[in-house]
Amino acid sequence: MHIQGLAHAASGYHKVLEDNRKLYNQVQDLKGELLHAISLGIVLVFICGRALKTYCTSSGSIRVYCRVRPFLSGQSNYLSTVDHIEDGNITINTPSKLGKGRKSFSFNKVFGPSATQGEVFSDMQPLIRSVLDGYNVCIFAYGQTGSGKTYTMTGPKDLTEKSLGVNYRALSDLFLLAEQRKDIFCYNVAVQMIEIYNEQVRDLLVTDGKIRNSSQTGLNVPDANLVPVSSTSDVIELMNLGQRNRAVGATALNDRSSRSHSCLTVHVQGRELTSGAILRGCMHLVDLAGSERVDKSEATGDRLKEAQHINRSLSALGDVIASLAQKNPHVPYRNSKLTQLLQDSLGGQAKTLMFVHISPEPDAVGETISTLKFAERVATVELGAARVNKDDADIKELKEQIASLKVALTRKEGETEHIQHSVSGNSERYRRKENGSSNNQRLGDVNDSNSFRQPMGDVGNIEVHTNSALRQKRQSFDLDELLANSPPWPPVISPNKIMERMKRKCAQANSSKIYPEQSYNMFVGNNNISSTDDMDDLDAATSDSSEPDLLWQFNQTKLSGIANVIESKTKKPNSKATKNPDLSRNLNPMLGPSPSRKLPNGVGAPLYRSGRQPAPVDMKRRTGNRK
Ligand SMILES: Nc1ncnc2c1ncn2[C@@H]1O[C@H](COP(=O)(O)OP(=O)(O)OP(=O)(O)O)[C@@H](O)[C@H]1O
Repeated sequence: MHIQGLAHAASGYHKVLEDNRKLYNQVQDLKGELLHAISLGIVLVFICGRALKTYCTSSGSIRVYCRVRPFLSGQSNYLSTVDHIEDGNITINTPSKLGKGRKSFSFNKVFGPSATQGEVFSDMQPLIRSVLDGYNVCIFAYGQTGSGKTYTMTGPKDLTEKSLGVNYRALSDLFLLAEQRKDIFCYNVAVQMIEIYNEQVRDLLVTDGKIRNSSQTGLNVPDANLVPVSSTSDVIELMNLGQRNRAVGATALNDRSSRSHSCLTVHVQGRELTSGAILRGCMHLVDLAGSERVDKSEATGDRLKEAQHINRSLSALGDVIASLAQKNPHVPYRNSKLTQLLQDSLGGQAKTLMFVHISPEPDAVGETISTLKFAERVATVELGAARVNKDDADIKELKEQIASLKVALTRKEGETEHIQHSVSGNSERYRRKENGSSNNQRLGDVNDSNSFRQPMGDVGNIEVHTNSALRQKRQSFDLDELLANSPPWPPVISPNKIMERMKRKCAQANSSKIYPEQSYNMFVGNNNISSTDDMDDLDAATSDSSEPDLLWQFNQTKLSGIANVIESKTKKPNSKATKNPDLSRNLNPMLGPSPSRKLPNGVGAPLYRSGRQPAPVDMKRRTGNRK
C-alpha cells in the first residue's frame, strides 16, 4: 500500500513537473517579448532624444534673395550696371568715383531682369507653405525707391494672372494646400493688413485707418482687424481694399511710390483631425517703403516729410541689423515702429527671407552698391532655430501613447505574474493533494527535497530578475519627465492606428489616384502656381532645409499622408466639388471687387475680435494726396 501510494504521488509529481515546464517556456517567451518591447522603447527614446537635440540647437541665417528690375519703357538705350549674374552671385560694374571695376555679391538666389513672377514665387513656395506646418515666416522686400518691391509683393498697377505678386500667390497657394490636406487638418486662415505711415501704425482694413499700436512687441498689432478668409476671392477683395487704403504718392523717381511700410499678416490655425493637436503659423509679407535721396526724388512738403520718416526708419533697421550681425547684447529695436514690427522676425525663431531689389540704371549705382552691401550684412544675421508653434495637445497625445504603452507593459507583466501564480498554484495543488494522501511529515519531506524544488526555484529566479529588470528600465525611461521639459513636438500617429486604418482600407483600395482629381487653382489656363497632385510633390513642397522640418514632415506629412492615401482611395473625382468655387467670380477680381459680391462690412465678420468694422470694399482713398 505504501509503495502504491508513493508510486501514485510520483506520477502526480511528474505531471506537475511537465506542466511547470510548459509554463516555464511560456514565461520565457513572454520575457522575450517584453525585452523586445523594451529595446524598441529604448530605440524610440534615443531617436526622439537626438531629434529633440537637433531641434533645439539648429539655427539658420536670414535668407537673402536679390531681384534686378528690368529697364522701364523708354530706357532701352541705357547700359545696365549689372555685369553678370551666375547662380547666387551678382557682379556690378562700378563707375570711377566708386573705384572703377567690378564688385561681386553673393546671395541665396539672384533673379535677373527677365525672371517672371511665377519663377520668383516658386522659389519661395516651400518657405511660404511651412506656415501651414506651424512655422512663423517673414518675407520682406527691401530696396531703393522704384526698384520693384511692390511689383514683387503685389504686382504692377494693372494686374493680370501672370503678373500677380507674391501676396496673392501665397494666399492662393495656402488655400490650395489646405484643401489638399483637408482629410488630415482643418485650417482657419485670417489676415491683417497694416501700414506704418510717418511712424504711425494704421489698420488698412478699417475705415478710419488709425489704430493704437498698444502691444509694442513686434509684429503683433492686436488692435488691427483680423479678418477670417476662407477662399482666394475673400483674400483678393481684402487685399484690394488694403491696397487702395495704402499711402501711395508720385515722386520724381516713381509715379506710384509707396510712402509707407505695409505688412500683410496671415494667421493660420490648423487642427489635426485625429489627434486634435493645434498648429499655429503666422506669415508676414512686408513691402517696405523705398529709401530715397530727397534731392533725386525732389520731395517737398508731405512727400519730404514721408521721405524723412522712411529714411529714418530704414536707418533704424540698419542699426538693428548691424547690432545683430555683431551679436551685440543690446539691439535697438525700439528706435522705430518698423524695427518693432520686424523684431520677432529678425531676432526670433521665424523663417525670414529678405528680398532685396535693385534698379539697373547707371545713375542708381551708388544706391545699388549700398543696398547690396546692406543685404550681405543681413545675410550674416543668425536666427534662432525655427520652431513649430504647437499647442499642448501634441504632448497630451504623446503622453496618451506612453500611457497606453505602459498599460500594455503592465498587462504583459500581469500575464507573467499570472503564469507564475499558476505555476505556484499547481505546486500548491500538488502539495494539497499530497497532504490529502500522506501525512505532514511526508509533505515536509517532499518540500524539503532539493530535487523537488528545483524547477520552482528557476521560475522564482526568473520572476525576481524580470521584475527588477523592469524596475530598472522604468527608472531610466521617465518619458513623462523628458516630455515635460521638452519643447513642443509634432504628434505621431500611433502605428497601431495606421495599421488599423491600412487593414480597413487596403481591402477597398482599387484606385491608383492618391488625391481625387482636383483643380483648386483659381488661375485657369495659364497656371503659374504649380499644383501638387501627389505625395512626393507635397513632401517636396512642404519641405524646407532644416532638419526639424524634415522630421516634422516625416511625422506629419508622411504618416498623415499614408492615412490620406487610404482615406482618399475610394473617393471619386467630383467635378463640381473639386472646381474652385471662386474660379468663376475671380477671373479678374483683382481689378476690383466683383460687382455681384460686395463685401458686407469687408469680408466676413471679424473672427477673433470685434470692435472695428472692416471698411466697405468700395471705400475711397483716405487722403487726397495719395494716388
Ligand atoms: N520685374 C519687373 N518687371 C516689370 N516691371 C517692373 C518690375 N519691377 C518693377 N517694375 C516696374 O517698375 C516700377 C517701380 O516698381 P515698384 O513700384 O514696384 O517699385 P518700389 O520699389 O515698390 O518703389 P517705392 O519704394 O517707391 O514704392 C513700376 O512701374 C513697376 O511696374
